[in-house]
Amino acid sequence: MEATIEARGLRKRYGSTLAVDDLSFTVAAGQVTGFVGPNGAGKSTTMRMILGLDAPDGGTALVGGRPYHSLRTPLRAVGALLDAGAVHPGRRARDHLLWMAHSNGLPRRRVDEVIEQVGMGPAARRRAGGFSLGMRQRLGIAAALLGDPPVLLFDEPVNGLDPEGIRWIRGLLRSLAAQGRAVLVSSHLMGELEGSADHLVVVGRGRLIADTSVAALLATASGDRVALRTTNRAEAMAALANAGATVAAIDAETVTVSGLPAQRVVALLTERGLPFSEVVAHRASLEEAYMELTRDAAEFHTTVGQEA
Ligand SMILES: Nc1ncnc2c1ncn2[C@@H]1O[C@H](COP(=O)(O)OP(=O)(O)OP(=O)(O)O)[C@@H](O)[C@H]1O
Repeated sequence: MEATIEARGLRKRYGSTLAVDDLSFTVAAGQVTGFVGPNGAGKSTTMRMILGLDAPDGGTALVGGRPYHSLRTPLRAVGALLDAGAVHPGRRARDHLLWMAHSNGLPRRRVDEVIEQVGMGPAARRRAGGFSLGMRQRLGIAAALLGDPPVLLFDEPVNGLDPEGIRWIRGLLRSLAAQGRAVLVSSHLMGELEGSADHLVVVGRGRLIADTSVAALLATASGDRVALRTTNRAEAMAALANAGATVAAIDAETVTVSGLPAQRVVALLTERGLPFSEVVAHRASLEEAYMELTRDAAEFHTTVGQEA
């Protein structure tokens, strides 16, 4: 089976709320795709439609080219972590996994393999009711991995976890993608995806805001902005402005330059014999890039909020 998820024109309405509005995107194999948007943007609803838990009012969602309901052994096609609290509290973790494996025709040995893979250890023999959030999360992930599926969905997997748990999940996501799987992971905080996502699908109010590689988004947000330190600020600013750059003085010796790459700034200053001690290309963080991307939407929300 292909390791892909395809959403085409998905739409879902709950009463007067249009939770998902004409949403199309593809999740490719071998990548971690971050699914980002503020609370209520429609991420969970979209994931539920991909997993056949909610019927779309319009559009289609395909896993490996097929609708979820047509998959004969769903756990072998797609694994998901949606709600980590969903296991019966009286049930032992390992028994829960054994039951899942049995009902999907999976060998018992997979249960011990995934218990090992998620590092549950002896806790697997305890009842799920006494589990910490981190352990519940590991159990949910073990269940998602049980059928060794090529497609994986994780809804807010790091929510509420401690730094060690967050680091573990990031490493796991990277290794699942490195094995060629398609991995979709949602978050309402862009910063959580820094260092783990290759691609981003950004949503707001149920609609697609951006579908971009992380590298392209960072390159756009970083722009050609360069910070320059020079002891001859006035002449440096004049020379760079003449070359078409937009320049702004920050302090007596620091200038920001937009519209020229760092190499051009260095070449120009060198040609004119102007002194400089530092030329640094600005690199935006994922959080900055996200703020820039969603600024218009945020302004709109603020205006609406003030009117209300
Ligand atoms: N079962 C439901 N009944 C009514 N409204 C719903 C239902 N599920 C979701 N909604 C509404 O649909 C919108 C999208 O919700 P959804 O949970 O998909 O967003 P989300 O992006 O996953 O948010 P969060 O980050 O808070 O989980 C919200 O306005 C939510 O209140």
